[in-house]
Amino acid sequence: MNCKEKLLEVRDIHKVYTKEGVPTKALNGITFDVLDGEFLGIMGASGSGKTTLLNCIATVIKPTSGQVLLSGANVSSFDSEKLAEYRGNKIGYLFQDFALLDNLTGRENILLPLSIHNVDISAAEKKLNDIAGLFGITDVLSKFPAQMSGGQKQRVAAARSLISDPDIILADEPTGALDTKAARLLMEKLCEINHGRGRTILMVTHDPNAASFCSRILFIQDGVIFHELRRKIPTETREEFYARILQVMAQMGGGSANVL
Ligand SMILES: Nc1ncnc2c1ncn2[C@@H]1O[C@H](COP(=O)(O)OP(=O)(O)OP(=O)(O)O)[C@@H](O)[C@H]1O
Repeated sequence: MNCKEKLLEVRDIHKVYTKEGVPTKALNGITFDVLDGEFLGIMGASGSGKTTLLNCIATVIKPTSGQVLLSGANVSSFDSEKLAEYRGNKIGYLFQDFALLDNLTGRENILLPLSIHNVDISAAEKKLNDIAGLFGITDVLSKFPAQMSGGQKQRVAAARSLISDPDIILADEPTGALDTKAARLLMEKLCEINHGRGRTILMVTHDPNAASFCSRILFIQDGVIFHELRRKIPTETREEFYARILQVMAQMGGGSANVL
């Protein structure tokens, strides 16, 4: 991995949800940077604010205060054209539930972001074949999601998140619906696109196995950053990093050890 400069800057983000007049503080002043080429994990117990944070970055919701900057540009100042460019081309999403369209094949699902943006599909075919090879999904490109395993669906979704060459991939619990073997395969592939291809990934997870593939992890508790862990590359093995993740989770009072 060759980390260079700040790609994403999250500056003092606060988010208060108000429902029927009752305020809930979801984020209470979160500040961090994601460096270009980094694989950053965000961990925390249920309700700690992880999805809220990712949604603020993705501009799905507006923070109550604070800023998100991509390559120095404040996303809250974007006009509708720039916002569409940001959402469509600058960030790629990977969701827990795959979010594939059932009536489209794997190939059509992957190419969908390009179709929406009127990109010449024939020029994208080469890229699609390359990404499909990397994710081991060449065989399922002509299948519909109902004909795929959970792991295959998620790797198709991962390929879709990459097809527009986004600056950063935002992954929300990408292994949450997968069994141990499929989760591991997905994480190995994400690691490969991070290490081998310099892709920047920001991943929310509560799974210490998935998190052990990251180069750095921020732990959130009650809407603030509670702790940071950095994997000592190249000396620290993933198993050793996993053990340190479990220690922090134990300090935070949550999480049971899963099988590596
Ligand atoms: N739309 C909403 N309206 C009101 N409160 C909300 C809303 N969305 C989230 N919250 C509250 O904000 C807090 C943070 O929620 P969030 O979903 O960001 O946590 P999380 O860490 O992603 O949890 P999980 O791991 O369970 O997905 C929680 O107390 C939650 O109940």
